[in-house]
Amino acid sequence: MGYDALLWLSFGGPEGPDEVMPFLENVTRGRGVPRERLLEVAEHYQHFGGVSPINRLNRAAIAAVEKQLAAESIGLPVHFGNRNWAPMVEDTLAGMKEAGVRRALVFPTSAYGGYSACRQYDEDIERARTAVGDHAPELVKLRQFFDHPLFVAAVADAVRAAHAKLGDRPGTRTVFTAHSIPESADLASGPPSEGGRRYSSQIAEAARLVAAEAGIAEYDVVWQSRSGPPQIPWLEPDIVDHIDALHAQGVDSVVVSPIGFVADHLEVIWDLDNEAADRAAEHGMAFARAATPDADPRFAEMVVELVREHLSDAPARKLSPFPSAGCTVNGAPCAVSCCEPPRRPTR
Ligand SMILES: CC1=C(CCC(=O)O)c2cc3nc(cc4[nH]c(cc5[nH]c(cc1n2)c(C)c5CCC(=O)O)c(CCC(=O)O)c4C)C(CCC(=O)O)=C3C
Ligand SMILES: [Fe+2]
Repeated sequence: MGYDALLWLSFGGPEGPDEVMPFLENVTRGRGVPRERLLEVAEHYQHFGGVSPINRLNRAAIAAVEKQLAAESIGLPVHFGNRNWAPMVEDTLAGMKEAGVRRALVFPTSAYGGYSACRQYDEDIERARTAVGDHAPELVKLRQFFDHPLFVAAVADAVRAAHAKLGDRPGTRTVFTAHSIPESADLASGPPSEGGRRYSSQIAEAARLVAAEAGIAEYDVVWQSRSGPPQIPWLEPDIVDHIDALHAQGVDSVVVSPIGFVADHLEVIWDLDNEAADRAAEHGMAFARAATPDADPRFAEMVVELVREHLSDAPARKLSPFPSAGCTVNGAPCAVSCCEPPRRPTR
């Protein structure tokens, strides 16, 4: 049996000031994020009129993918659904069922493994199918793409472009960042047989591949946007602290590539373009932030190539020796106990 549609599954974000708190409550429901952190993050959104760019960017990326599908004569309609904000994936899936979709591929807007980056999208798939009930479309999630040559090429070109913006200044340090997660979540990422840390290992591997492609010998991998209470260890160092450390080492110029994200959503435009950029400016350091890959035509090409792996057994192109993961049916985990949901603090 073939496929009738492609479901673009993303995180969601508010599109007006009144949507910010309800959105944040959806994101953090039952997750033990302190109230003060929520209010602080709400303020970041209010700097942009309460509008995250994420939905607009997803719609633009979907338009590019629709064009690419048409160019390759693949007749799959694309549907858009989110975990945390309208269009909610439950509603999207109900509409897909109405439209007669029986089996769809799912593209999650995250390249990596781990609970937040992969398994939570499986939970979304499961929840949406349960909400839709009888005859819910079967959903087959596309694999993780952190080591896909088109992803790596797009990020590498963005890193090169950021260096060029600084006049290819010698001594510029390249710093890759990804969303921090609790140490415990990183240890639990991937199947237990692999010993965990799939998330941070894949980030490290993607950084290595991009640096190699961009001809960069010296680079760092750091983390951003942590939200947990301070007594719980998260992946470190934080990008802003790292800029202090680089300054202390005498580095006076830095390129930051948010390799952990596919789009310039709020954590990129606030945490990097404001907080990290401001700290670099305080130290008198030159700073450029590399673009995320979603607007690069190769990103849409990659999505369609991932689709073709299912439609026509196109070869799974990947640059790392890491096992290909994330491709499961109806929200099943990748493997037994892979990326178990974290145990949340009870309050
Ligand atoms: C690994 C990862 C990705 C990358 C994979 C992927 O892209 O899916 C990601 C993406 C995103 N995270 C986003 C927003 C938020 N994440 C939060 C909280 C958290 N993220 C976490 C991890 C990740 N997050 C974690 C471990 C938490 C703690 C709470 C919990 O365990 O769930 C919070 C709560 C407030 C705060 O504490 O910051 C917000 C508002 C947005 C949308 C931004 C916009 O609106 O433009 C996007 C794309
Ligand atoms: Fe997040």
